[in-house]
Amino acid sequence: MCYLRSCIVKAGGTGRATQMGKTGEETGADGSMVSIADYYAGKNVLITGATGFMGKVLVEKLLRSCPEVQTLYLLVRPKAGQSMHERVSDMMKCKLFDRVREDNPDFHQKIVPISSELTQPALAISPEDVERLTSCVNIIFHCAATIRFDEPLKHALQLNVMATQQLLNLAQQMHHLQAFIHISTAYANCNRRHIDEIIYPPPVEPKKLIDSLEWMEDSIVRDITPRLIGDRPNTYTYTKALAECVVQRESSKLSIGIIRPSIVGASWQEPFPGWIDNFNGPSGVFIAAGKGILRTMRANNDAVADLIPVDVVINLTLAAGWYTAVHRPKAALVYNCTTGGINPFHWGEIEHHVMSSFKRNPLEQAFRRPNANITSNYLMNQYWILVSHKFPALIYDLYLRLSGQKPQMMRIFNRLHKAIGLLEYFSSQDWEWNSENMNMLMSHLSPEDRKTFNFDVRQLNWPEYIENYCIGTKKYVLNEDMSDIPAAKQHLRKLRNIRYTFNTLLLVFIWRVFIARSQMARNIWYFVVSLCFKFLSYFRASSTLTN
Ligand SMILES: CCCCC/C=C\C/C=C\CCCCCCCC(=O)SCCNC(=O)CCNC(=O)[C@H](O)C(C)(C)COP(=O)(O)OP(=O)(O)OC[C@H]1O[C@@H](n2cnc3c(N)ncnc32)[C@H](O)[C@@H]1OP(=O)(O)O
Ligand SMILES: NC(=O)C1=CN([C@@H]2O[C@H](COP(=O)(O)OP(=O)(O)OC[C@H]3O[C@@H](n4cnc5c(N)ncnc54)[C@H](OP(=O)(O)O)[C@@H]3O)[C@@H](O)[C@H]2O)C=CC1
Repeated sequence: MCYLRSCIVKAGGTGRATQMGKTGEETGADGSMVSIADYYAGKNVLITGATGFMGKVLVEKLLRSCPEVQTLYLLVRPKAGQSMHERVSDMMKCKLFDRVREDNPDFHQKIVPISSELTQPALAISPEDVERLTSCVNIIFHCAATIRFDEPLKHALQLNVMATQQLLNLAQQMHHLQAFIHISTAYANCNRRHIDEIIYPPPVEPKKLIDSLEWMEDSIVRDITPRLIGDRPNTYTYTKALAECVVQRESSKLSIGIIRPSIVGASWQEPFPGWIDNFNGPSGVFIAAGKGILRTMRANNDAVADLIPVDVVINLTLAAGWYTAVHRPKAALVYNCTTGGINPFHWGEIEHHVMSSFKRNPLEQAFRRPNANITSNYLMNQYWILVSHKFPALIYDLYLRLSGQKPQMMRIFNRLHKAIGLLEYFSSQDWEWNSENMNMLMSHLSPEDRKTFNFDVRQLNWPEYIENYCIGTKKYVLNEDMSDIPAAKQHLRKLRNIRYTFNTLLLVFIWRVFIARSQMARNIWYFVVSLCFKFLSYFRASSTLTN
């Protein structure tokens, strides 16, 4: 088998003119530090979560910018009636891989899917696959996780903590492992305002929690979850904090790097601007606003919107993998991967740019003209939910019922309210992250690597990024065609006319009701009308005189 052969030939080596330095540093033949691409040349890389948003971008970037990488082993499970092979083959057909495909049409030969269900004992990897992996893997990127905010605690614990522990156990059996890179989140410690690049004491001893939840009924776990997560907003951030602690405990045995991205958004530059494939985080909010469904949301205009483009996170991740393997730091290094402290942008500015971008590049079949506003005032938000969400939904559902269709708008709004209710915690306050390790890493890169693996967010132009992000949601999440923009604009004009007509009719109706009931209203009405006539006749007289 070609992978087995490649494992034997390349295990532990780089396949290039590199050698291990005295301190474990990999150096070129001339003694200089190897570049990132040279480091990955000939390496066998294990990736979890490769079918996810960030995993895909990681696989793509490795194949494109480190073309001599040996093999990428992807731990994948079958899902939704598709085998793991079908899933990986579908993934490689996606537009994200167009540039790699152009450079190397045979790139799929470097990808080896390994069947694995991370919530199962020993990750459900077959003994043969364990043998294969332990004999040749050089570096691990652990991206898999459940990122749902409403995940039941037991499942979040199983996947985010226990699977991480099992992967670390597997890593320790690997004969040629040089680095273990764990993807965490900048919000793992969101119960703090200032977050350093350290691992904070866990909210609870992970093993004790795992042992005690094991025998508990799901309903009991559900009842005690709020008490357990304490001042964290959800099971996701709670279990990611526990996972960091589990990872740190292995740092005497493995060389470890922990990446903490904030809110990961569409790509900034690579492989092309605006690539995004899901509704997570702000993407779903942008789409709902672009479709004219979302009109109001609780967020603080002046709070920093700590968005970070996915390609920046992946470039930093690959650079951290290189640094960890080459320098073998004694303790796990944490990289807060954020923008707020370096190039801040605020939710109020995001709102403005998202709205104007969707006006220039409207989404198809919008429900209403895009016009969303954010407010930090709870009552104001509730008022707008009633007036701009629930009332129009009621009217539209009534229209659907009358025309013999199934009402659906109220159901959509209920789901939207659940989703934004879970996100508001993150958009209503701001945090301060220390990003010294990100700067330190940048200073270690050669000028060439700084360009190829760019994670310098000082260069990020936010308005341009948000424009590409919104276009990305249209093209890659909703699969809409840019050539349909004139029709979408026409649809918005139609919606505007409907709104004007509706507002005028409503005004006339209210006024008629009012006039019929009040002498004072009638007097005001006659006064206003006579004033208008006087103004008109004055205007006509003065224009006749001038001519
Ligand atoms: C224009 C004004 C803009 C101003 C911007 C203001 C604020 C920005 C908003 C948010 C910023 C905060 C982001 C915080 C991120 C924190 C950083 C992290 O650590 S990242 C991890 C991020 N994780 C998530 O984002 C996951 C959140 N999602 C969930 O937990 C769940 O999906 C859910 C929201 C609870 C919904 O669960 P449910 O079971 O009801 O549904 P499904 O997940 O099965 O999805 C059903 C359906 O809906 C689509 N979907 C999912 N999420 C959204 C969404 N946010 N908006 C719209 N639609 C969404 C999903 O794709 C499914 O579609 P389909 O049925 O077609 O497959
Ligand atoms: N997205 C974001 O904004 C942020 C993400 N992060 C972190 O980045 C990492 C990647 O996130 P992202 O790519 O957005 O997440 P996705 O939800 O897009 O991807 C999750 C990945 O994990 C895999 N996975 C989930 N459950 C299992 C399982 N039981 N067995 C095997 N594989 C499984 C999924 O596989 P499958 O396709 O089979 O479901 C998928 O490949 C996570 O660790 C997350 O915590 C951190 C900060 C922000």
